[in-house]
Order: sequence, then C-alpha cells, then structure tokens
Amino acid sequence: MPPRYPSSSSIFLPFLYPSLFRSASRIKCRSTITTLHSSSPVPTPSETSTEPSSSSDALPYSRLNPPPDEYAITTFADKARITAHAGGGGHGCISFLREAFMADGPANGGDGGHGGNIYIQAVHGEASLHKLARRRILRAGRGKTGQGSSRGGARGDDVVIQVPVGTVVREISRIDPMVEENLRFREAREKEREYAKLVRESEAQASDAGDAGDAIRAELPEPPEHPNLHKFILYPGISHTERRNLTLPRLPRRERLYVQPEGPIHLDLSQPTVRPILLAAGGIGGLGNPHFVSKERPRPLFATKGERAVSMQLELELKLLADVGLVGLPNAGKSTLLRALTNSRARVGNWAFTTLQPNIGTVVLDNHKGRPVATPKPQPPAPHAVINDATYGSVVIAQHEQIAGPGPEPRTRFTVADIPGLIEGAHLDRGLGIEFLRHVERAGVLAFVIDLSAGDAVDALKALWTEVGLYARLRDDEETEREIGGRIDWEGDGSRSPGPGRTGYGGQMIVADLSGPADNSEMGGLHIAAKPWFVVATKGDLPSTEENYARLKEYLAAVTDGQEPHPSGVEGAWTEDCAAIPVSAIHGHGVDRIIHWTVGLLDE
Ligand SMILES: Nc1nc2c(ncn2[C@@H]2O[C@H](COP(=O)(O)OP(=O)(O)OP(=O)(O)O)[C@@H](O)[C@H]2O)c(=O)[nH]1
Ligand SMILES: [Mg+2]
Repeated sequence: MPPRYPSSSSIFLPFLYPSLFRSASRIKCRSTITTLHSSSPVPTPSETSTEPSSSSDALPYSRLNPPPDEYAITTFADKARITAHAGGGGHGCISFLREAFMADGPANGGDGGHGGNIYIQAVHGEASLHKLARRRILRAGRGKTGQGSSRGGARGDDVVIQVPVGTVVREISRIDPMVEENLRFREAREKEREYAKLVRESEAQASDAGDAGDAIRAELPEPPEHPNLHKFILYPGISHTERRNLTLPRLPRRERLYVQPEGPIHLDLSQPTVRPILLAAGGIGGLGNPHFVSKERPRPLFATKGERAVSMQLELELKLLADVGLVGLPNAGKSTLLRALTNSRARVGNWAFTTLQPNIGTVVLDNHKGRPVATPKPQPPAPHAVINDATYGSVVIAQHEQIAGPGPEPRTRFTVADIPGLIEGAHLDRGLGIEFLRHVERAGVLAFVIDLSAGDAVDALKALWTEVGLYARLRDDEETEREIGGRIDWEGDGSRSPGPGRTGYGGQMIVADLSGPADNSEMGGLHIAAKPWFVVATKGDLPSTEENYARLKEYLAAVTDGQEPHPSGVEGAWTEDCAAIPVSAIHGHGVDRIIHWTVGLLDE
C-alpha cells in the first residue's frame, strides 16, 4: 500500500515545529513563487496544490492570516462502534413470613426489578462521536433482586446514548436471549418426548418380561430436566429428592412494557429526536414465590429468575449536517475562507493537509439581532472584476437593508463545513482519502474552493468533481450492497426469525425477493451532483490570477448554457446557474458575495 502521507519533511515538520517552519517556509515559498512565475509554464493543480503557493507569509498576522499554532483544537470522531447491553431483570425472591408464634408464615418474596433499557437520542449541542468511540461498551443497569417482606427490586437504570444530529445508526449484530431461549426450550421438549417414548417402550417390554420387568425398568436412564428448570431459582435448602420430585408450574405470561424493536435497526437521525428511541429493551424481572402459591403448593420453594436482556453491536456514523460544504484541493484556502465567513478558529497553514478533521462554522446573518437579513440573489461579478483591491467584502453584513426573508421562518444563519483537502486519486486512498466527503454529502450547497494561483482552475474544478462523483458512486454501490445484504437471511442459526413469505431451511441462505432493487434514480452519484453548487475562486489578490479566473468564468458559463457537460460527467446534474465568485479570503474581500449567493441557493 502506498504511504498515506507524503514522506517529505516539508509536510511533516510544520506539524511538529510550526514556529521553526514558519521562517523556513518563507524562504521556500518565495523561491517556489519565483520559479512558478519566471520559468515554468502554468502547473497542473496536482503538481502544485500540495505545495505552499501563496504569499500569505509576507502579510502581517491577523485573524485571517494567523500563525500556524493559533487555532482551536476540537476532539472529533465521526465513527464509533459500540456494544450496548440492556440490563437483565432482577431475580424473584423466595421468602416466608416469620413472626413470633407463626412458625410457617405465608410466602412473601418480592419480585425482581426490570432491567434498564438502552435508548438513543439525537441532540443539538453534541458535535462528535469521540466520547462513544472511546467508551465502546455501554451497559444499562440490572434490575435489583426482590427481597423478603414483599419488597420488589429496584428497576435498572436506563442509558440514553446522546449523539449529534446527523448520526446514522446501524445494527451489526445482536444477541437476543429470547431466540436462544426458544431454541433451548424446543430441544428440551424434544428430549422429553424421546424419554417418554423410551419409558413407553420399556414399560411394554417389562410387562412382556413378567418377573424380569423390574430389571428392565431399573435400566431406564435418568429423566431429562424440566425444560424450564433453568428459569427458576430453587430454595437453597432444597434436597436432591425434593428437587427431583418438584413439579414446576407453567410460567405465567408476562406483559411487556417495552417491546424489543425488530432487527436489524437502521436509523438516520437527521432531526433532533424529542423522545429517545428504544434500541434494546431490558429484561423483565423475575417473580417472587407468592406468585406460585396454590392449594396443592402452599409453600413454593422457588421463584423465577430475571430475564436476560438483548445486547447488540452498533455502528454509528456521523454525517455533519452543514448547509454548505467546502470542497477543495489541499492548501486552497478553505480554512481561511471558513475563518473569514464565520468565527471559526480552524487551523490555517501554508502546507497541504493542515486540516485533518472537519470544522464547522456558523454564518450569522442577523448580527445576533434575531431579525433576518436577506437580500435578493446577486448576479456574480463581471469576468474582469478580479479583486485586487477592497471592492468586495467591505460591506458589513448587519448593515444590509433588512427585508422579510423567504418562507415562514426566515433564515438568520447557516452552517459551513470545511473538510480536509482532496487530491486527485483520493478515491484510491491517496492523501487523506475521500472519507471526509460524507460530511458534505448532506450539505444543501457545495462550494468548490479553487486557488487561482495554483494552476488551471478549470482542471482543478474537474479534478474535484471527478473525486466527488466517484465518491457518490461508491456510496451508491455501498447502499445497494447493504440493501441486498438486508434481504439475505441465514436461517437455522437462530439469529433471526423467519419473516413472512420465507421458508426455513437449516443453515441455508435465503435471498428474499430481489426483483425490485433500490430506486435507480439515485444511481450514478446523482444525489450529490444534483445539489446546487458554485465556485469560490480564492487568492484573487495574488498577481496573474485574472486570466485563470476569466477561463474559469467562461467554462462555467458554457456549463450553464449546456455547451459543456457537467464537470462530474453525471447526467442530469445541476447546471442551472454555475457561478464563480472571486475572493481574497485572507483580506476578507468578496466574503459577503459568497454569503448572499449561498443564501440565494439555499432558499431556492
Ligand atoms: N494570498 C492569499 N493567501 C491565502 C488566501 N486564502 C488562504 N491563503 C493562504 O493559503 C494557505 C493555505 O490556507 P488554508 O486555509 O490552510 O488552506 P486549506 O485549503 O484549508 O488547506 P488544507 O487544510 O491543507 O486543505 C495559508 O497560508 C493561507 O494564509 C487568500 O485569499 N490570499
Ligand atoms: Mg484547511
């Protein structure tokens, strides 16, 4: 396998010694720029994108051009695999009233408490799965055992797994004691039947044999245990003979307060869940000995055990729910743009892969006044209007004219996700891979951040769309595979009960009706390519970026007119109004245009 990161020290050193690197990078960066401008032709994005390419080192430090060590660390995990054990029920109690002058008091054993349940709830305020990823095993409380004097056991504590909104929960496997129990019961009944047959046969032989019949009867093996014996707790002082002669009653039918959801569970928690969703129900508590009192059995020497509970392995995957997803090559300026748009303190550095995990920022449109600010969708600037001055971005958002926003709830803010950079071949696990694209998969709008100073912008855009398209196709294939997997059932292993319309063959794979596969309209990555998108042409303050921008503009106009295909090559993709907005994020120029354009696309 190729190394995950380039081994060059220029990539690693900054992470280790940012301050040392800063001075070194200035020299290196300057020399790179000189070579780019003097000798070489326009380099391709893949050649230059991972190299420091901007002149940001020459600029004084500011919020938008921070030193490499000025950033906020957020602990983040977007995947977690956990095992959740619901609580078992507490055992019932065998006890009798003891009082002065009452030698044989009535049975008064309390019932066991029910086991705790496992729930899941999506809440705002949680942003990562790292706590769950670290904990790995979650256990709900066990029900307490019942006690004498008819005192019932306490209920086990429930566990509510709180996850961020946007988490997808998939059940991988489950151990359901009820299924095991049923199998065991069936086996025990089978043994009982065989024994009864044996007894009948030996009886017949014994009666034929006359006097020798007793010897035949004595040869009979020990009778099998009662099929439900393991569900009872017997009085500790019970003798072996008492135990053998014990006639256990039928177990009473119990009402279940919580019904265990059928597996496999698949939840897409894209909305906050007001009431927690039940994943695994706790076992019900055992019954105390008073439940088995009858005329024939006034002093029952047994109670029932608490039920064992379900445990399941779950896979959690977080897909951040941002309104806008920033997609770009490494070092394109995504994090700087996020800082310019929001109050984020994402790490910025003049090297590739500064960002190693997604950052989310919120763009506040109303300046925290609670009143929406919305402006009509602006036209993108003219092709020649490449920013080299402070024309753009000089308008403070809160100073805009306030007009009523669209819809019943006008937009006052939106969120932006900045993900690690993509490189060509990311789908082959180059760079940091395409794993992080899942965080922009659900974004309403995609913003392709393209460094105008790093080679041909059109090529860079096509390369990015190719990777996004490949990712989308991979996801579609995964989804189809999962769906087919969900229709296959291994019968005879006791893991699942046969569904309607399925016939059971011991240990055979049964594929349920596959005639109607998943909706084909989503095939071929359209679910991402159908999203509205635009290009943020950044680093417009650097020299010689005008022509690059003009070419990009021309290309996008051709895509909008239908003369050029969508850069991903996906048929039916969104090409309504493909715009390129030139910005200089490091100076905060052009940022308000992005905000207005995005609001327009989001509210479309
Ligand atoms: N001149 C100039 N430099 C910029 C601009 N935007 C970003 N930069 C510089 O470009 C370099 C990379 O910026 P980042 O924001 O870290 O880029 P990124 O796309 O987040 O990079 P990765 O996280 O590695 O993918 C930094 O040195 C920034 O200061 C800009 O508009 N103009
Ligand atoms: Mg970054």
